[in-house]
Amino acid sequence: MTEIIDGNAVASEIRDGLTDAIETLADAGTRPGLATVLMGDDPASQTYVNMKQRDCEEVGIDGTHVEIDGDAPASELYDAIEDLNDDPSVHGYIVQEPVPDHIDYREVLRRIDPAKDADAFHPENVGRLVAGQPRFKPCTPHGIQKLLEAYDVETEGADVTIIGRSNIVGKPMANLLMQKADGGNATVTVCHSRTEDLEAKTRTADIVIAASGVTELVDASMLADGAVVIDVGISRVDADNEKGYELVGDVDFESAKSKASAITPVPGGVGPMTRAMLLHNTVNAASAQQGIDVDLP
Ligand SMILES: NC(=O)C1=CN([C@@H]2O[C@H](COP(=O)(O)OP(=O)(O)OC[C@H]3O[C@@H](n4cnc5c(N)ncnc54)[C@H](OP(=O)(O)O)[C@@H]3O)[C@@H](O)[C@H]2O)C=CC1
Ligand SMILES: Nc1nc(=O)c2c([nH]1)NC[C@@H]1CN(c3ccc(C(=O)N[C@@H](CCC(=O)O)C(=O)O)cc3)C=[N+]21
Repeated sequence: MTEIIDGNAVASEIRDGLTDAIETLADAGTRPGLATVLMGDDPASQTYVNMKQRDCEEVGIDGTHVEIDGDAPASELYDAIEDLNDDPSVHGYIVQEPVPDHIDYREVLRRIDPAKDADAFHPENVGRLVAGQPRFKPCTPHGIQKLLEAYDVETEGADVTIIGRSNIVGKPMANLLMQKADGGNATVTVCHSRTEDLEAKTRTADIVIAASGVTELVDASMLADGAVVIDVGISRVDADNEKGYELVGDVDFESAKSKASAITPVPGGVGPMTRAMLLHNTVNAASAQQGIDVDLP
């Protein structure tokens, strides 16, 4: 039997685990605050940001949202970042990707106060992660670690193939899995668009993590029997339904399911975990900034 990994359920457990910590902070006079910054009007980003704000409400985090016109100069975004850095009621925030073409995202990240960097994308936090001393873990890879743990998938000694080397998913995922730490100790192969023989790299893997943005790139023919398959990809594909689109992952689910021992669906797999770990980082940031110890899930 192939196990369907339920990201909504594990994310809900994480949110439950956070409410205790949030209460402890509230008792000490601090309500954790998360801000989302969105520049431009990318429809998928709008959806994610709305969902993140709803999550905040559910667990008792103070959510605020900053919207900046897509045509505004970079200075407007920089000013908003400075305000958030200076605002003691905001403990964590993120600047949603993608930003408009005239904005240099790397410069944006450098301006974020590393102590409030809920995505863990600031160079200082990236460096700390690589050095094995993370302050925050990036949300998507951290969420995947939690999913593997929840389903008793052993990473120690496992051969893991990651498809994708982006700064937000592939690279930090590789780093977490190779660390000499719980949830790590794996042997990691990172593939990308120049990889010569992708199938040869996936077919020998105990765990395949697909984060390419190429719809249904991975099918059963590329998998070992009993592989664990984690589908990070989320693409909107035109569809004849109410929304006008459906979400499609990087994995051909029905095909891969025939070989996999466990597999994440899209939606309902990695996506909800990304959002849960953003709340986690926000509570962690609030706790550090206020000097109040809390137990985190
Ligand atoms: N579920 C969630 O929470 C999240 C989902 N996502 C989704 O995950 C996907 C990836 O996102 P992101 O990392 O930001 O994307 P990027 O576009 O930044 O990176 C994609 C990576 O995949 C590689 N790639 C592209 N095509 C192929 C191919 N045919 N074979 C092998 N490798 C390939 C690229 O290689 P190269 O470097 O050579 O260009 C690149 O490294 C997207 O669908 C995105 O929407 C993203 C973040 C969170
Ligand atoms: N600075 C920054 N940080 C990010 O973490 C970040 C980003 N930019 N840009 C875009 C990607 C993508 N991402 C997702 C988050 C949640 C879902 C999610 O909740 N998905 C649900 C459904 C979503 C829906 O219904 O549309 C699911 O898969 O079940 C998906 C994708 C975060 N990202």
